Amino acid sequence: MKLDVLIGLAIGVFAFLMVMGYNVFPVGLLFVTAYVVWKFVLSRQIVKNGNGVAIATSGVDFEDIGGQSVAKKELQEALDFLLYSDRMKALGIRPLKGILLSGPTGTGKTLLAKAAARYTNSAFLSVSGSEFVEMYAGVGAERVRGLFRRAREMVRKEKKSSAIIFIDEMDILGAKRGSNVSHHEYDQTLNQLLIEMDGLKVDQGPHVLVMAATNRPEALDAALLRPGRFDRQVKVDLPDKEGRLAILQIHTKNKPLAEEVSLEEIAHETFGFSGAHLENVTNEAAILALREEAEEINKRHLHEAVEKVMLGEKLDRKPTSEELRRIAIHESGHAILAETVRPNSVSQISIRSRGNALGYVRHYPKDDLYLYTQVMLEEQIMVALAGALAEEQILGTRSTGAAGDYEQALNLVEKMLLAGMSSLGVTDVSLLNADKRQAVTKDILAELEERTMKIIENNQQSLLGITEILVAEETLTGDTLRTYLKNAA
Ligand SMILES: Nc1ncnc2c1ncn2[C@@H]1O[C@H](COP(=O)(O)OP(=O)(O)OP(=O)(O)O)[C@@H](O)[C@H]1O
Ligand SMILES: [Zn+2]
Repeated sequence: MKLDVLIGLAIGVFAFLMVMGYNVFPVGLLFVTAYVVWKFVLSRQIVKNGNGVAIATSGVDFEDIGGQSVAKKELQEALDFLLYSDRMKALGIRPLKGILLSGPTGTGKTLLAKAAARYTNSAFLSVSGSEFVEMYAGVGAERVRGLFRRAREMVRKEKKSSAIIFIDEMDILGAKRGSNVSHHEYDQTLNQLLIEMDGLKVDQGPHVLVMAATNRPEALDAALLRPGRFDRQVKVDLPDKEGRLAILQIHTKNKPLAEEVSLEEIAHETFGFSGAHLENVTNEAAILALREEAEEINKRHLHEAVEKVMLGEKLDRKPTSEELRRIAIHESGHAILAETVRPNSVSQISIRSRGNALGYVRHYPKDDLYLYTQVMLEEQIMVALAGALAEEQILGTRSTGAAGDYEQALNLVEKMLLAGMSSLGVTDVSLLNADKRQAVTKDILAELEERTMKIIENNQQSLLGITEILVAEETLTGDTLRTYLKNAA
C-alpha cells in the first residue's frame, strides 16, 4: 500500500536525521501519535457504518412499551420459536428467520425489537436501511455479509443464545427490485440479504433473527415476504385511547405531576398521536414547568404541550386586531355549530396562531370511531362550513382563512358520495362525469350551508359574546363555553 511505503520512508528520514545529530524526536512523536489516532478513528468508522451498531439492550422490556398489546402478543408468540428452538427442531418446524414490523413512525417498532432481544437473551445489532446506500457497487452487499458475521461474533463474545439484527427503514434497502435503473446497487444488497437469510440454519452456529421495520410495507419486494424470510408480519398501529394512557403513564413515571392532572383526559385529547408524540408531550410539559420554576407539572403545562406538539411552534407574526376579531368570529362559528349538533364535543377554542393554523377549535373525538353515519358526516360538514358563514353573517364577507375548512368539507362530501349517501344512491362514483359529480356536491353543500346559516342566525348573540371573550382571553375551554351558552339561553 502507498501509505505504508510513505511511512517507511518517513521513519528512514527521521532515523537518518537523528543519527546525524539533529533532535527531531519530538516532531517524530507528534507524527506517530497523529497517525495512530487517525487510524483508530477510521477503523471505528468502518465498524460503525459497515457492520451495524451494537446496542446495549438493557432497560427495554415489553413492560416499558405502552399499549400495542396485539403487536406484543404476536411478537412474543413468534419469539417463543427462538426460545424453544430445541422443541421446534424435534418437531421439524422451520426456524424463524425474519419478522417484519410495519406501521407509522414513532409507534415503538424500535422499542419492540429491543425488547425482543432482551426477551430472548439475544445480542442486538441495529442498522438503518439507509446505511446500505452507497455509490460503489458491491459495498452494500459486503456490508450485509459483515453484518451477519458480526452478529455471530457477538453471540459468542457476549455468551448469548442468539442474535437479533434490527434493520430500520427496510423499504430503502428492500424496495421492489428493478423498479428503478439507478437502484441497481440496492438490488445487489437486497440479494445478499436474501442469500444470508436463506443460509441461516439452526444447527449451524448461533441463530440469527432478522427484524425489520418499515412504514411502507407495500413498497417491499415480494421476495422478502416469502416463507423462510420475513414470514411473520406484526402490525404496529397508532395507539388507541387505552394505549395512549399507558404510554403517558410510562413517560410520566419519573416526573412530578400535580394532583389535578388527569392523564385520562390527556389520552382522550390526543387522538392520532404516536408514542413518540406522547413522549414529546410529557417532555415539553416538563420544560414548561421548569421555565416557570414550578415544582410540579400541572394541567395547563400538559395542555400547552399537547397544543405545541400538535401544531408546531407559535407563529412569529401577530395578526392585527381586526384580523384577530375575524378569527375569533370564525372560530366561534365552528364552536357554536359543534355544540349545537353534538353537545359537549368542544374541548377548546383558541385564536392563538400556531403552525399554519390561525385559530382552531379542538373537539373531543367520539371514542376512536371506524364507521360514520350519514348524520355524523353531515354534522361534521356543517361544523366545517360554520367558520366562513359566521364571518359572512357578522362581517358581511368571507375570507381566505376558510380554505382548509372547505377542503375538509369537500372530502367529507366525497365520503358521502362513495358510501351512496347522496341523491345518486349507490353508484360507481368513478364513472360519473365531472359535471354530474360537481352538481351533486353543490346540492349537498348548498343544503347544509342553509341549515348551518339558520343555526348561526339563531345564535347570533352568543356568537358575538364568545367572540368578545376570545378576543380578550385568546383561549376558552369547552366547559367555559358551555357555561356561557347555558347562561345566555
Ligand atoms: N408504545 C410505546 N410506549 C412507550 N413509548 C413509546 C411507544 N412508542 C413510542 N414511544 C416513544 O417514542 C420513541 C420512538 O419510538 P420508536 O423509535 O420505537 O418508534 P419507531 O416506530 O421505531 O419509529 P420510526 O419508524 O420513526 O423508526 C421511543 O423512544 C419512546 O420514547
Ligand atoms: Zn375554520
